[in-house]
Amino acid sequence: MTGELSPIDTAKYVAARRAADMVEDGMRVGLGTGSTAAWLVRRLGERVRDEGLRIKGVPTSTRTAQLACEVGIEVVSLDQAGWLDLTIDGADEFDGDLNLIKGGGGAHLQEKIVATASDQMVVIADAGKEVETLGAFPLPVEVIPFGWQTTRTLIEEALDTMDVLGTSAALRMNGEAPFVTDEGNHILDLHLQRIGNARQLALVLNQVPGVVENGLFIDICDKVVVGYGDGRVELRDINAGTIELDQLADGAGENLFSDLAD
Ligand SMILES: O=C[C@H](O)[C@H](O)[C@H](O)COP(=O)(O)O
Repeated sequence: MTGELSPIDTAKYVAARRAADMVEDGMRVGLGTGSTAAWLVRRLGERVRDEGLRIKGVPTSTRTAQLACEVGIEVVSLDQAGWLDLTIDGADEFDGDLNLIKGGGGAHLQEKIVATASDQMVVIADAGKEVETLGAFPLPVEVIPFGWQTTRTLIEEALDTMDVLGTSAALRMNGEAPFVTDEGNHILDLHLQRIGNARQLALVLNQVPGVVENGLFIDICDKVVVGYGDGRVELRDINAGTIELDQLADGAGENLFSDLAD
């Protein structure tokens, strides 16, 4: 059961659980997508059930919407919520300025809209997601299906002028067919290796016709809750510019997970 989590899943779990404590009664909360965010949604469901926590959750994907409903969180659309107090989401990479690459699960379009419509965005991540320079993780770019090959050519031409090490854009597949996002689009994964100027790249990519949104989150994230395989949690705060150490539990081991349902 949960006591047998791998070190990476332990790290994701402790980060998610710590971030779930930031959610207060009455909040409107953006619910991220991915394996780390799933721990968060489950934990919030526990708090709803056990503590009577009242929140409205705005999911960033159909997967998250389904899970949130299953665990008893009241789900509303972004338009119903209007503006959010807090969004908590995972990331594929984060750097020292808390800029991110997201979209490994293909959800970065809704995630970026929801995070931008929030007073605060908190990322939850295992420590392996921290990088000095973004770009080792392939950068997802959502493109509309019409003329996607032309869009890819235009992106690769634009990359030639950018401070990146690679310029290839690969169509994400789901088995034999192109991957399709919740919005009915495709994803091009850009293998850049190193992004010298992420802010400039984000702007350039979104100017290519056919591009809907790229997975670079620049100046959107306020805090990163970093989990480690031994149960330690660190908080990176963009405003405080400090690292706070936080010990979630007495240490690693089954006691860490004793509050989780099967
Ligand atoms: O599209 C997916 C999202 O951006 C995820 O938050 C990101 O890929 C991280 O996912 P995970 O927590 O599974 O590593």
